Amino acid sequence: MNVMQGHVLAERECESDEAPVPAEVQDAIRTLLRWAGDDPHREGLVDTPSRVGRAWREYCAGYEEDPTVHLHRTFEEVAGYDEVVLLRDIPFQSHCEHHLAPIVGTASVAYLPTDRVVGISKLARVVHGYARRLQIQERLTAEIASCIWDGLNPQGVAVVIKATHGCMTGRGVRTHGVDMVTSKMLGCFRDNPSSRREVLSLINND
Ligand SMILES: Nc1nc2c(ncn2[C@@H]2O[C@H](COP(=O)(O)OP(=O)(O)OP(=O)(O)O)[C@@H](O)[C@H]2O)c(=O)[nH]1
Ligand SMILES: [Zn+2]
Repeated sequence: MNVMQGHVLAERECESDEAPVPAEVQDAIRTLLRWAGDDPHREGLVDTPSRVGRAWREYCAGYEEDPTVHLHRTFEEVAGYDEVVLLRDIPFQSHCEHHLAPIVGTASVAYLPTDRVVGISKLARVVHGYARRLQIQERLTAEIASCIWDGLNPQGVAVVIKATHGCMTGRGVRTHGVDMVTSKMLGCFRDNPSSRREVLSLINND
């Protein structure tokens, strides 16, 4: 990088609220670019190490939060409502811990309240809090379910995730159009077959 380019980069980073990407992270990305066969100093790639660093801070922002805090503010259940609350098909993006490839899909999160309900956006915040980490889909599903179980003390929790894995489409087996489907049921949705059927039918929009 020449002096001018360094100056422009420094100015941009000062204008931004984000912390600068550490030099060792940028060096690692330059090494990857070189190893992939390109020249990290050509014009189009000069800013790529800091961009990639910022992008990965965003992809992995979940490590900087505790998703359980989203469930701290609850409301007394509205009198007369004692049925399932479902947020269906929340779009999310995560990255697989094996290849760092994108996992893109939707999560449906349902619970049967005991006495408290939570603002509905908070269920999506919990999903993103765990998705923005390096994951396998099974753990992502289980972490969301146990967060809601512990945070809301509901009668039941159901989480169903459908996602495609970049490591199966862009590389390796190169198989497109396949969804991985995982579910985690707790409480009445695990123990009571009719409650389980009911919540699955709501989630699948049967
Ligand atoms: N169970 C599960 N497997 C995943 C997930 N994401 C990626 N994988 C799989 O993790 C496995 C890693 O297998 P390895 O044999 O160690 O890695 P690999 O040689 O790159 O495997 P291929 O993808 O088959 O080329 C692969 O089968 C991936 O498809 C996930 O969320 N859950
Ligand atoms: Zn993978």
